[in-house]
Amino acid sequence: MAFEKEKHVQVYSVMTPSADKKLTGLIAATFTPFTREGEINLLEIGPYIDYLTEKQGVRNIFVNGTTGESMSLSVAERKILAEEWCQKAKGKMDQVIVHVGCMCLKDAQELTRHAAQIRADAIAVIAPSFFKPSNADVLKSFLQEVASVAPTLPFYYYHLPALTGVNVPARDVLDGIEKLIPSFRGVKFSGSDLMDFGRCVSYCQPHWSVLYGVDEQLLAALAMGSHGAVGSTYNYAGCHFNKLISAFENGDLVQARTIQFKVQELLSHAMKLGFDLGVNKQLMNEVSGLCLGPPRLPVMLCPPDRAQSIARKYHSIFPEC
Ligand SMILES: CC(=O)N[C@@H]([C@@H](O)[C@H](O)[C@H](O)CO)[C@@H](O)CC(=O)C(=O)O
Repeated sequence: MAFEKEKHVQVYSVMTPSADKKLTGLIAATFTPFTREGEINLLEIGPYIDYLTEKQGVRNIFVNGTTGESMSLSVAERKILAEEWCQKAKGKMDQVIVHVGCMCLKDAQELTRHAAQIRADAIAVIAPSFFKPSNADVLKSFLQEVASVAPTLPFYYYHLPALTGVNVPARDVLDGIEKLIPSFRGVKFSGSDLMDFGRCVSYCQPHWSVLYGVDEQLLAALAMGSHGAVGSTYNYAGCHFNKLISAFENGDLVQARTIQFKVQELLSHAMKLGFDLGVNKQLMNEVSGLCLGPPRLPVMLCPPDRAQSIARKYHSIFPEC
């Protein structure tokens, strides 16, 4: 058994540039910068990365995910964006994870090959959600086919049942997954079923990461053993979540809860006003001062007064940072 483990680590360490880096800590699920006319705006990516590292203390990004409106982007746009994120992140970010999930297997494979070419640190794949996999085995076959075109690129399964409508427990996806995908490195778990989450953590292999994706209840996931967190609010509240994680690690649950409750207060205020991706993006514009532009239809542009009200709430709850 020990030998098997050692052999595995050895293979792993020669596979990719970042192979020995276990993914931990905060990972910002980035918004996609658009111009006012709705075209992708590469010029904002460099300043965005500087903002995350310098102002939020965030050193990992998850690009072209849900927050990045990947499903509303063309394959060509996703490639250009992924390349720019990887290039501008060099020397500044620890890891760039490129989401390559698509409705079409061939598109997902094309994006996977491209992610390997541009030396992304890892890829993530969400379940297709128009024609849905009917069970865990079908889902795993889909993931395997995607991973097979870049067999040494670290691979994460992206679990988001509320949006995909694919209600296969993430734990069932993990069963036997490394036999199908030797580059498998973990799960980005964006669901609220903490029992399923806990079962993923307890089954987790030493070189995997189980990452939580519901920012408003991160503390519960940390208690359950989460290795890190991927989310949208780490774009503008990463500095506070970093304090939450430190407090948790130092055993200061009172402080960790205080911060988590403040985030919950902010998000419940936002939810009362109608919190969607358009609002979230505009809130990021307001808080960061970056110009990430509008979202793309069908996500609607947020009325400025709504985002400003949420930004005021943000500053009243978090007067510092
Ligand atoms: C459904 C959704 O967008 N969830 C967000 C959360 O960060 C979410 O915005 C946050 O918890 C506020 O509800 C992330 O899990 C999504 C994400 O990581 C991504 O953009 O791929």
